[in-house]
Amino acid sequence: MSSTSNRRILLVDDLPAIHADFRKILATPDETDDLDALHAGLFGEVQSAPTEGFEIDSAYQGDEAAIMVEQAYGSGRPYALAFVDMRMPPGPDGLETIELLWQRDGAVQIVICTAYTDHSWREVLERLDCGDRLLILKKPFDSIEVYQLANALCAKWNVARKLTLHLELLEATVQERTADLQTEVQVRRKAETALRLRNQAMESAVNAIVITTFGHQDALIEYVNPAFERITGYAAGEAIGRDMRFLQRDDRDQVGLQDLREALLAQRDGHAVLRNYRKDGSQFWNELYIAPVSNDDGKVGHYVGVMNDITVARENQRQLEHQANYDILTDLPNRALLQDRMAQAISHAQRVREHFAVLWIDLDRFKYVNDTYGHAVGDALLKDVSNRIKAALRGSDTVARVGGDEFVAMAVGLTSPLDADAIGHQLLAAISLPFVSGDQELQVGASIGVSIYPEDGESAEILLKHADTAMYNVKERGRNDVQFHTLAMSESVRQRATLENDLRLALGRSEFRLDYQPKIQVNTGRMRGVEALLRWDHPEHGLVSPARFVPLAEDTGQIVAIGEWVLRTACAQTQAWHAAGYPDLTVSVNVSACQFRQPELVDTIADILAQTGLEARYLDLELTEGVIMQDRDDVIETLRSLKKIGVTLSLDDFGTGYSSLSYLKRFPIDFVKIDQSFIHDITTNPSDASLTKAIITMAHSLGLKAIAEGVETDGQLGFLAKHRCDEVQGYLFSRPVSSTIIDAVLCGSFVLPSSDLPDHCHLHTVLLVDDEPNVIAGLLRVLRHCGYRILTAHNGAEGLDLLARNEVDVIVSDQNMPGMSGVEFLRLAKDIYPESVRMLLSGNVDLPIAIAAVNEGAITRLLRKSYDEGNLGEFIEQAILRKERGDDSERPAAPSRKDVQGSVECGKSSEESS
Ligand SMILES: Nc1nc2c(ncn2[C@@H]2O[C@@H]3COP(=O)(O)O[C@H]4[C@@H](O)[C@H](n5cnc6c(=O)[nH]c(N)nc65)O[C@@H]4COP(=O)(O)O[C@H]3[C@H]2O)c(=O)[nH]1
Repeated sequence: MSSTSNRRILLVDDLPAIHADFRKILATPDETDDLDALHAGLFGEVQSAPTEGFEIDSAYQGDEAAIMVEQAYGSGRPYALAFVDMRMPPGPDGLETIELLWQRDGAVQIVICTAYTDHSWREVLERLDCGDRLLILKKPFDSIEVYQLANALCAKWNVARKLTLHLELLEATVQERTADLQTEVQVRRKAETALRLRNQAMESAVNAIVITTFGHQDALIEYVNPAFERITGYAAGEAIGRDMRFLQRDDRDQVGLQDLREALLAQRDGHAVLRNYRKDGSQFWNELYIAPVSNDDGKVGHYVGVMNDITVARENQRQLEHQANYDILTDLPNRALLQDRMAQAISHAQRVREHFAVLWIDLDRFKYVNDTYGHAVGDALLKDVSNRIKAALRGSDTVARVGGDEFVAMAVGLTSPLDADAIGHQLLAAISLPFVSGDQELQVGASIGVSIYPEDGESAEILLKHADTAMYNVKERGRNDVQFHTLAMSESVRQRATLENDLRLALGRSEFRLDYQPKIQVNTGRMRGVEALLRWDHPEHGLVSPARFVPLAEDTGQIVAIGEWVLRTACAQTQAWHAAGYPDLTVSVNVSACQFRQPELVDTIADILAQTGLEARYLDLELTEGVIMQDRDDVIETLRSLKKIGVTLSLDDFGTGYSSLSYLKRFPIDFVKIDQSFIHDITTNPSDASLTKAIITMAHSLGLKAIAEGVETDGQLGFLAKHRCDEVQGYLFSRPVSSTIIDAVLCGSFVLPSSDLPDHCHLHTVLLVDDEPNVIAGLLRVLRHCGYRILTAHNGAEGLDLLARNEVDVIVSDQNMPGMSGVEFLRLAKDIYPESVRMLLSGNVDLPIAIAAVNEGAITRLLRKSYDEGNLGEFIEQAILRKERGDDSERPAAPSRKDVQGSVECGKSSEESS
């Protein structure tokens, strides 16, 4: 029997003898024979003495038994079986006892011991739902039967107990597993809920969400949410499988796209605002954020895009910006935008050197209209006025509303600042036109103050202030007028107006005449032709300069009639000279831009030539760069037509505009006239000198002839001749003179001043410059027999003049001369004639100055005044030889100061030189 087996038995009977019997019977079967003895010995003394095999307790009443069963159950050692007597007076009978026992321990098995055959209690037992917990033992007992019964019931109890324990264990395991499963289910449910939430969020998001594949070429759509469908108009089925770019059109060069491409390339987030199109073709602004989505292997497999239709937001933004910059009533720019535009106009005008005008317009009588007819009429009038101002200006101009009845107009690109006056009067005329409101006809005027950039200020603020002040002046003077901020400007405006009027009458009154300026061929010194220059003999002001009235005539268009008169007169005069026996003479006539634009120009010229009888080749038309450089097909066409009729063409004032010589190849030009502003300083300004040389060289390389105008000195002429300029024109020969004087020149009774044209001999030329005549005399003596052509000058200015007219190989200059020092003179000589050899002669060299001049290459050799006669000739000869070899670097070893008295070879370090 296992030690864990339960073999506890409770005997419940009111008779102690029965207890003894049971104890005896339940002893081990082998000892059954001794049962009686054993029973006798023990009976009544030890009620609960252990019986081997069974553990037996005794109770003599039902309630006592109930207590014992309860205790045993509570201690964890319950009874397996109880033998219960049926009648146990005075306590509960057997059935009641059974009920009591089962109330304490439902598992205890009961054997009822009874001697009665009356089975009326069976019903009670059935009520108790006994199952197999109850057995009936009929008295008198058979010992073996009782023992076996006890044994079997204990074994059954133990099996049942084991089963129960096993079941409990099983139940615990099941419970544990169930708990685990419940946790797992909960976690999974949570995840599912989160996923469902995310899906719902994507589905119900306001922003469109797109998931695409990620590839080098394509971004194929795999998912779109309902917001995508709503924004684009494409159903999911229509979008899925297509490339994301299908929302774009031909404008695939949008700025934002580049950012996205870069983001995709780098596999990072990106953002762009794109112009996209809905299914119905309408455009929308798509603010798109894209982000890479990695696969489990960490590689980017997808991209998620969040799109937002910001069309409305952008439009709102635009409207806000518009409201910040525009006046609500008139939709004109407000003061803030005006100032912005003015700042732009200032930087543009600075760059292209032009003027612009600021016109401050204040309406006269507006307050009266507003007060009398009400604000609605006042507002309508303001709108009307703003439209009229706009219409009176050019598209590039700006008009702004800066106050209740105040406007500012900015007129840009003015040829002359005075044009602002005409603009102001145009505005006055437009504003003062009647304004109809219902059956009322109203009229307002304006006071306009004008300031000009840059004359009246270089900032928007100052220009506005000055225009405002000028407007107040107009108000004080009686309104409805235009006034400039600068009084002088107002005065010029008045004068200009008068002049304009007079000019209109001048042609009819024969106040014009032509003067002619000779044009001289440099290689022959002969007058090849003349330039016709217009003169206006004003009855009051006397001779008015063409520089003053020609632009005015151009502005008013009168130049067309005047120009025709010039052409006719010049051609007739030249034809007269031809007839008088000077058949080669040519005449140049200026043609203005306005004239050139006339479609009938070519025909007019052909007619004039035909009518005057002058052969076309003797007429030369001078056109400025501004006319020619427009590079428009019609310009080139007109030039070709003119060439076709046989006239020659000159490009006037060359160098002052923006044209380049190489650009000239496109035009059928014959002559380039170098502007006199370059000629003026040609002998003293290195950049003018090199520019002039370049123009001549390039003109020749293009097969054109170069003419220099404004030649006033022999020096200028010499320079031009030396550099092979073809023709010259200027006061050196003659001012523009009347045709009578030209007659006299032609017939030889008047001789043009002879020019000192250069001697093109091949002797090497040495220029000696010293203010001391005896030093010059000494040098001449030394060089007398060397075979040089020797030029002498007493100062730097004379030296430069001679240099301009002569090809000089070697310059020997004193340092201490009045006006210009030797170093200063040689520095200029170096800049203009870098090929010359330059020697400085000084008794008392100022070393720092001389060293600086040596280092910068202005001086090639430094000579002491105590020169050795023989050596000076030798130095010059060596220098000429090196120059002819073009060998600057390989100079012969420099004679030391000791070797050659007073001579220092330059090109060495300053220490050596000194
Ligand atoms: N300082 C100086 N000036 C010299 C010298 N040699 C000539 N000039 C002046 O230089 C100007 C040369 O004419 P432009 O460049 O065509 O410039 C001309 C031309 O653009 C215009 N012009 C003259 N006559 C006519 C004409 O009949 N029609 C047109 N459209 N314009 C004309 O008026 C401008 C001025 O004419 P002018 O006052 O006659 O001024 C002339 C002439 O008198 C000189 O050695 N030194």
